[in-house]
Amino acid sequence: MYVILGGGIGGLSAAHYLQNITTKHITLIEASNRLGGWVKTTKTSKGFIFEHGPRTVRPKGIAGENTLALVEELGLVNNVMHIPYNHPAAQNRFVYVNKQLHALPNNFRSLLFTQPPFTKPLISALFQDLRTPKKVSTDESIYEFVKRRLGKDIAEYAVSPLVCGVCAGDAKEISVKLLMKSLFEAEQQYGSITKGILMNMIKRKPNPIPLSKCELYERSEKERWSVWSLDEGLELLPETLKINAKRRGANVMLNSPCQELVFGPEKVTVKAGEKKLECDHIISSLPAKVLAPLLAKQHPELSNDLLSIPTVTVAVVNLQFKGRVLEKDAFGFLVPPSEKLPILGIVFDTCCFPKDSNTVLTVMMGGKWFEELYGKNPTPERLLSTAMQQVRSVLRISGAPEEHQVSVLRDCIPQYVLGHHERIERIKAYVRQHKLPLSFVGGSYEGIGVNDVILSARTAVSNLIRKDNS
Ligand SMILES: Cc1cc2nc3c(=O)[nH]c(=O)nc-3n(C[C@H](O)[C@H](O)[C@H](O)COP(=O)(O)OP(=O)(O)OC[C@H]3O[C@@H](n4cnc5c(N)ncnc54)[C@H](O)[C@@H]3O)c2cc1C
Ligand SMILES: C=Cc1c2[nH]c(c1C)Cc1[nH]c(c(CCC(=O)O)c1C)Cc1[nH]c(c(C)c1CCC(=O)O)Cc1[nH]c(c(C)c1C=C)C2
Repeated sequence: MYVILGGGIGGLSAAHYLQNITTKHITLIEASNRLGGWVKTTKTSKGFIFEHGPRTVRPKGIAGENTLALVEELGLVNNVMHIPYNHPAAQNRFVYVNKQLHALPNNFRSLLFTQPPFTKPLISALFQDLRTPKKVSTDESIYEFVKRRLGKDIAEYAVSPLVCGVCAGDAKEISVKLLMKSLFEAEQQYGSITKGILMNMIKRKPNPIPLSKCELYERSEKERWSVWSLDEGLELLPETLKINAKRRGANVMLNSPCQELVFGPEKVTVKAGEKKLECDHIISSLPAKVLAPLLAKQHPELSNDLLSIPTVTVAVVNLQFKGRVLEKDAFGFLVPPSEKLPILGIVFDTCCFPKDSNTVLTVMMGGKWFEELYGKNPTPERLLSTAMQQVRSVLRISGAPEEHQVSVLRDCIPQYVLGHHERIERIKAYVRQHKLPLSFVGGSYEGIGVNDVILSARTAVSNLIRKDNS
């Protein structure tokens, strides 16, 4: 029997891939009263979609193709909505600096001229990169790397907000190997980012996981999708996975937080609530910090490494206004941490997917700075009023929202801080050396987006089946 810990998109995808290739019994253990984890959608009384977690997914790359293949397999093709690359929501991303919204450069022409908040034409960063000598390094913060190679402006006004818009974290602490792995490797291999990019364009890497032909992916390439979502909201994906998993015989246990794992010579004992289950292999899709104490007694060294993958809390305020109240069409805007504003950014949801000429916005707040800004337990009223103040002053929206929802997503985004890559290698080596029947899935390890998590599930399952068959 296989036990999957956690019923977010990672755990549900693991169940799906296991059920595709084995008839062994599967039990999925979930602490809360619902499946889906951070993928959570609410339909408001007026029929608007409020996404509390992810809202769009990238189609590109192996991980993007893999998710589209899953969507196709689940029969959700007709539910997919996409944004083409030339749509304003794909082209326009703003940063809020010095009390103004500035468009981030999105074409070659905009690199040639000085565009605020930048103090030089961005093309000069390219010359700085070519002039800067290579620094041999095993890791560096994303901020330091970009400042050293491309200049402070780009580190401050482009990359720091981008890090907020992806992991709600501080670019001065996040490893360059997260968002800019290929750029880091470019410097190490070829001496500069520019040379590395050119070389990689010449030498295209083969796809390490062969995927069967996916028509939806081919469509996304032909129609040049920038991102996609689902018409009922992204929660339709875990919802469909859940229905399929149950239909194919998985035992799903809700309200059952796993409390301990005991590794015996033959089997693993899983303690969850009042129950004790014995299984051959565990697939954990729990956040690393949650998994750590479950195996601390038998494996303190592994537990310590898992425990040192930090997370941050994000407050999400969804707002719906009557009519079109935005002056600009864009994906949204981000705030560089140096601006010291109490929000990370705002997504213009209805610019991506319009709905009856109304406006839906999502204000994201806190992240790395959550406690410093709001204390441990801010009230929903305080979060809403802070979000509304920013909506009024930055977006100049004066009216009150027709509907709103405030959620605090505790410990929702893992932070790949300096040394993360080495820590993950140590964790994997420990499991190999101790021959533990344990696989890791989810955002804590090798990619925080929906695509990465789904691919991590697929990879874990194919490695496990390969091992079982050998
Ligand atoms: C605000 C926000 C915005 C995001 N936006 C995007 C986006 O636009 N695009 C994108 O690609 N990605 C986005 N992401 C990332 C994406 O949501 C995550 O990658 C993904 O949902 C993580 O899934 P998971 O299954 O790994 O983890 P989780 O969703 O955390 O699932 C883990 C599950 O384990 C359960 N659990 C916890 N403890 C126990 C226990 N002891 N026993 C049993 N079960 C337990 C939890 O209840 C949960 O259901 C966003 C994330 C957040 C928070
Ligand atoms: C302001 C806070 C946040 C916004 N989104 C997130 C936070 C913390 C979370 C998030 N956004 C993305 C991912 C997935 C990353 C991946 O590996 O696929 C996560 C976890 C997607 C994303 N959002 C932005 C970018 C540039 C990306 C990367 C991929 C893409 O191009 O879509 C930018 C962005 N995020 C937010 C805003 C307001 C914003 C830009 C204006 C909200």
